[in-house]
Formats: sequence, C-alpha cells, structure tokens
Amino acid sequence: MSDRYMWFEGVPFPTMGFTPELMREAWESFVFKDEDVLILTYPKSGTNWLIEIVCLICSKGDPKWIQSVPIWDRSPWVEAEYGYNSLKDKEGPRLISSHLPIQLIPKSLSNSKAKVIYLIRNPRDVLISGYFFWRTSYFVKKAESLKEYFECFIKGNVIYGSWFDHIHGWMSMRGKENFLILSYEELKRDTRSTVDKICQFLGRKLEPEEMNSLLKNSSFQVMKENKMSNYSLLRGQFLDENGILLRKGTSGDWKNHFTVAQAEAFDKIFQDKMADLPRELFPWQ
Ligand SMILES: Nc1ncnc2c1ncn2[C@@H]1O[C@H](COP(=O)(O)O)[C@@H](OP(=O)(O)O)[C@H]1O
Ligand SMILES: CCc1ccc(OS(=O)(=O)O)cc1
Repeated sequence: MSDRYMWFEGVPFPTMGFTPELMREAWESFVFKDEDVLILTYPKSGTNWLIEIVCLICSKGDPKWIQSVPIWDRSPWVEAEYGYNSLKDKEGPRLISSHLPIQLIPKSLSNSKAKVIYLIRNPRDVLISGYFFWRTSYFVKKAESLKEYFECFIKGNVIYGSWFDHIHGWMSMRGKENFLILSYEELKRDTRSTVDKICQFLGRKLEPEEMNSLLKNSSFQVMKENKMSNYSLLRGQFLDENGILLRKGTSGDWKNHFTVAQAEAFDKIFQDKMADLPRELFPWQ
C-alpha cells in the first residue's frame, strides 16, 4: 500500500492536497497565536466530532455557523494546502485542525500559548474506522483486505504514520496547562461532562439551553445529516459515492471485525509499545 503516498520527513501523507514544499513552509513559518485553538488527533479518532463541538461552544450552541460553513473552513487543516492558505493570513482567534505528529507541527507552537486539545481513541477502532473510510477516498490507495490494512497499520505504513508514535510524541506535552487530553470513549460515555471540561479549558461558559442545543446539534444523527459536516460535499472530488464520515459512531466496533488472532496480536503490540505510559491514559484498556 505504500506506493501511493506523499512522503515528508519519513512520514506518509495523502497524495492530494499536500506537497512537501508547503508542508515545509508550514512547519518552519506558520505562526500560532496565543488566542488560537488547535484540535489535534490521529486520523479517525473523532476529529470532526470534536471540531463540531468546539464550533458550537464558540457559537454558544447556535447551529447557524455549523449549518452554513463547511467543517474544513471552520477549522482548517494547517498541513494541507487549502487549509494552510486559508489560515495563514486569517485575523483573530482561529480554530485550527491537524493530524500531524509532534515533530512536524509548525515549530512556533512551542513558543505559543495556543490551546491544544488532543483527542485519542482506541487504536483498534481507529484502525477499523480508517479501513472503511480510506476505501472510499481517492487520495489513499485502497487496501485489498482488512488483513492487509491491519498489517500496514501496525507497521505505521498508513497516512500520518504510526498511531503508537503519534501518541508517544504528543503525550510528552501532558501536564502543560495549554494541553488538554480527551478520549473518544469518554466523549461518548458522558458527552455533557466532557463538553463541560472543554468549556472550562477554553474559558467559556454555556447556559443550560445553549448546552442542550450543542448536545443535540453535535449528536451522531444530526451531524450525519448536516451536509456541512458529514463530508458529503467531498463526494466526487475526494471521496467516491460511498464516502461516509459518520459510519457507526460507537466504541468497540473492532470486535465485529478483528479475528481472534488479530485481537491477540494487537494486544501484544499494544502492551509492548505502550507499556511506558500510564494505563489511565487509555480508558478502553
Ligand atoms: N457526532 C459523533 N458522534 C459519535 N461519533 C462520531 C461523531 N462524528 C463522527 N464520529 C465518528 O468519528 C469517526 C471519524 O473520525 P474522524 O473525524 O477523526 O475522521 C467515525 O467513526 P466510525 O468510523 O467508527 O463510525 C465517525 O462515525
Ligand atoms: C487535510 C488532512 C486530512 C483531513 C481530513 C482527513 O480525514 S479525517 O478527518 O481523518 O476523517 C484526513 C486528512
């Protein structure tokens, strides 16, 4: 599967919308501002759900913004050509998204007070979500089978590289006051409390009716029907007609797809690679 990537500094990226020249420019020259909010994830961890929630926090639960502006314009991807160009001269506080591993994030982040939210998800569910999603995309070579994709994922031979390296890299930021770590699993289990946590981190307060509107408008079903958020506008250009961002929206779907041997192999790899990090960071384990 590795013949259809754009490689930058040893990490594979999609072939459409990314160039080494622009990635280098973003890495070296993009300036984070203290008032920016950066939404960081490894792909397929619930990125767009978190973006929707943060947008609704900013609009105090009013859905007008999320219903009228595509999600990639509300929180552009700093590493992608389109996102970088729309962000670099943007005035005021910005919402910024990225899937970059820590070593490739624009260097100015380390000197800024920008608030960073890092969302993690059970890598088994990340793997399954990616397997189904990338099959419908035009910018990543399709895996022939789940078996092939499983092998690529554990080797880090997928876009944005190894999940294990991504987590290790960003976890070095834990404890910093401008760095909030959340999990897809806690967001799913208790959305309201997790949104409260995000509000507190961002220094925002929502009235009860604003919170209720946020919860309704960022729910799986409502987001799935919002064409500004469900990626249906990307069909034809980046995704084929089967391209679905909001596929299942559950925790544990991997159990419906992994063989017993794959589950055992994954457990072993996880134990080997993540043993140095506290278990509490991984609420699904
Ligand atoms: N409002 C929501 N509630 C729950 N899950 C959501 C969601 N919006 C998106 N997701 C899930 O997040 C995953 C996509 O992540 P990303 O935004 O990082 O690409 C998909 O997982 P599944 O493929 O397991 O359904 C998708 O269904
Ligand atoms: C521009 C980089 C990018 C954007 C969105 C992607 O899909 S997802 O958010 O992971 O579903 C992938 C890469």
